[in-house]
Amino acid sequence: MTATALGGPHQPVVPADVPPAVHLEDVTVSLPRAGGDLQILHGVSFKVPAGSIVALAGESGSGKSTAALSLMRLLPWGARVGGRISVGDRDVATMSREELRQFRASEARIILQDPWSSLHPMHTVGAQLVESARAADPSLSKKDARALAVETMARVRIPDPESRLKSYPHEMSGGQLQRVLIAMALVARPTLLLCDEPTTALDVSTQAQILELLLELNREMGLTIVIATHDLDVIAGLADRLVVMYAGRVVEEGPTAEVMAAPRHPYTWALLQTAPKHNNGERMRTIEGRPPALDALPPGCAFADRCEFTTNACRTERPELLLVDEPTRHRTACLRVQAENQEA
Ligand SMILES: Nc1ncnc2c1ncn2[C@@H]1O[C@H](COP(=O)(O)OP(=O)(O)OP(=O)(O)O)[C@@H](O)[C@H]1O
Repeated sequence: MTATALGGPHQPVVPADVPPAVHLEDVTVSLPRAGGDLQILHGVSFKVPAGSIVALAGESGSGKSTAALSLMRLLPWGARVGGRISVGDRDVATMSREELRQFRASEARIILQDPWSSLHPMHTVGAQLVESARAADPSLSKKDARALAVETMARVRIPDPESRLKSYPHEMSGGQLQRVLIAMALVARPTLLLCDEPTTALDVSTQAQILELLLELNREMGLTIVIATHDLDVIAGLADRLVVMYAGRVVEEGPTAEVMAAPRHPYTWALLQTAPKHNNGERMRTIEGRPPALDALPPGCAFADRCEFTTNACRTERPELLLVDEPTRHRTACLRVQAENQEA
């Protein structure tokens, strides 16, 4: 384990005012369906400071994968996207097909939950690494791409990389395959790595090793990482900033250590109660009730029905995501917290 041991105390190393590598501004996503579009994201805004790790967290269905995938325009066919999504100084919405292909091949890469289905079963790992490197940089010779593949396999700590290049995916374990996928992303020399539930399919000790590797790549190579996960224990030792989503909206956002130590939104507090490590291994509690259906969101706060602090205003007035702490840019969307802040 590194000095910032996963699960241990974690100090953000990237201040909130670093220029963003990724910026979502009032992003909406709707999917077509019979009887009218279904709106999945409602005005999602957050920044990912360059060189930081930002985690998107929330229960299943909160919209974290949709928000992450929207960064690469990897949404289901027919999806309508509003607002603005920038990666670096580029507007993702206006990229041509060719620009988007190149962007996905090199600048921004993605790691998905299930490593088995992300690799071609009939091609060797080496062939897939070489192809990934040359898709990002067509001027690279096969020999140089192979050398880069060996170097990168060693970088992600796959033992005996030369001979492992000849392996087929079914000859490797889930943890090794996830390392291969990370290597496939790295040979493209990306600036942004998106991870959608990257450890959910792995056993606990392999999970920790993959998270440690991601942390190392971020700290040593300055790779910007966005990770979507339902598991707050995964985030604790890893992410600089945490974006908590509920029913397609951001309800709280701020430095991970601060949000976890002193959550301001009742939903974040409840979500933290479900994380075993955060609660010193105590039996996991679930949040009572269910999130509202996306096609029947209430007019006020979407968490009102499950919140013990709900007032009449919460049922009629939709809380905006407002700053509760200026220096750390900690924001929350809760009327009660905002009222308390005004009184203070
Ligand atoms: N292709 C689709 N067609 C219809 N509904 C979809 C589609 N993709 C996502 N949704 C709906 O959008 C909502 C948000 O999904 P999303 O996958 O972004 O959430 P999530 O927080 O990542 O949850 P999970 O961890 O379960 O993936 C869910 O209610 C989901 O059912």
